[in-house]
Amino acid sequence: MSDDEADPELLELLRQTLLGPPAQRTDEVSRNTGVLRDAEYIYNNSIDVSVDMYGTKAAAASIYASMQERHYSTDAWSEHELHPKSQDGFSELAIVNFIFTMDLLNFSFWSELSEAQRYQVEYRGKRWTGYNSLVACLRRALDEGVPITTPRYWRSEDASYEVLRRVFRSATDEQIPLLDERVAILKDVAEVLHKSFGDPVEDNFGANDEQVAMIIDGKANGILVPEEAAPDAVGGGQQTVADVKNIALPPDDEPEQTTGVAPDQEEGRPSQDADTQPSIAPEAEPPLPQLQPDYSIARLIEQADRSAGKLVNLLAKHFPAFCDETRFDGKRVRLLKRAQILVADLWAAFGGTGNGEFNDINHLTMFADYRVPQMLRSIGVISYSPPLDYRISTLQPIFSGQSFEVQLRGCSIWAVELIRREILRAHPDAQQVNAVLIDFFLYDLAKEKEKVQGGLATPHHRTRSIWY
Ligand SMILES: Nc1nc2c(c(CN[C@H]3C=C[C@H](O)[C@@H]3O)cn2[C@@H]2O[C@H](COP(=O)(O)O)[C@@H](O)[C@H]2O)c(=O)[nH]1
Repeated sequence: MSDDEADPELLELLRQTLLGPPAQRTDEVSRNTGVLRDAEYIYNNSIDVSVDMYGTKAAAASIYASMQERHYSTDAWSEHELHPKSQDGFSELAIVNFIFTMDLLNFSFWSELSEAQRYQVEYRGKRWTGYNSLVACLRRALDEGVPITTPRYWRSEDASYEVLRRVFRSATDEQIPLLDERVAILKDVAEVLHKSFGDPVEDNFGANDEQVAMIIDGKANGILVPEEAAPDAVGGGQQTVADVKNIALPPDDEPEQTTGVAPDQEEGRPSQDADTQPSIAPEAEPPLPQLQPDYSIARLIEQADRSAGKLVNLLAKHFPAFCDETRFDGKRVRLLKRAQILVADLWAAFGGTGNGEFNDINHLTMFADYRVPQMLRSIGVISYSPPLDYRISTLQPIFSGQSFEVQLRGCSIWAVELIRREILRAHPDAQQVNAVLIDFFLYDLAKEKEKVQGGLATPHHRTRSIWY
């Protein structure tokens, strides 16, 4: 060993001193989600859902041919009219925070009402339904000056139930399903992001540089009151510059102005509504400081060391709202639908670079929702037992965690894996075809069929759930 090479034994001793002996490094998060293993277990033990081998082979051939014909790729993600993109003025941080917010709430949009009566969102002169209604709500809120994609905002008193209800307001009499659950999820997740991934300096709601310097140097008398002194103040226990300087915040019933923040400014986008900043008479207090960018989600992504599997496991570990697991035949099984689609959306939005760069993206599986299983059934890939077929075709509810539901979700994940394997068997050079791309393709195909023929041959299963 040459003089300038580090002594491996010394390195190991240093590592053990800093991190503890290997056995104690239990906080290491695995890169393996276990979802595909559990999907195969569910498939091998299912009696109400089966995967048809001929249907799978035929589907693989037609999906691959169609993908080739359309040059289908992750570019489709940014071609979606409402998905945030840099050309719309979104910074990379703004896109990261938007995708996290979107996939945190990306569940349960189905309705028993007609197209005209179901929950729908008015935005940019159009009516948006389903998943698109959620994206429209977030875009509309940002346009209206509500920083709905900033976790620090979710914790603040500005984000009252009334303000959030308005964010998700409907253009029809039907409101968004599970609104209370969505509000609770935002509040709970914001606390975890603040405690585990937040930064006290960022969380001072935008003091100026000299005040930030005082905070860092610990001379912040009156700028940031320690938690114990103001347990219930805005910002979860720390008073902000606004509180200390008693700058009156407009009452809650004017949600658009309460933060005095142009949402785009909070995340570095050029302000589109600078003229809506509250006008302050010269003798009055200066306007509310701009909400500091919120890097808590970016820090969470950084911890995953560019591993998709690790990021999915981090999401499930830190946030109950992402921990999509259940029991089947006495065994705990992981499906992790929204955690996986969040990582997939980051990968697609950034084209596999920056915050979307993952060295194991192919580890992700299909996202077990209610739309893609319906599509798989309609193209003959999966089929149902008579009791399950009757339940679905008569639009009866199937409950979260019920065996029918777990079989539908697990077998759909496994079916997409078999389609992926068949495509690679027939086209060994098609390395870019992974479960994510097949899933996105099947979802988009389902939406196209819905537009053209008013829906798919068989209905989707009715489970009202925060998991998908
Ligand atoms: N498996 C899977 N499930 C997906 C999506 C998407 C949208 N992904 C975008 C990203 C790339 C694609 O190109 C899409 O533009 C939403 N969903 C789920 O569907 C349900 C909503 O259905 P509907 O009510 O009909 O809109 C709900 O559970 C929602 O979570 C997907 O891609 N895969």
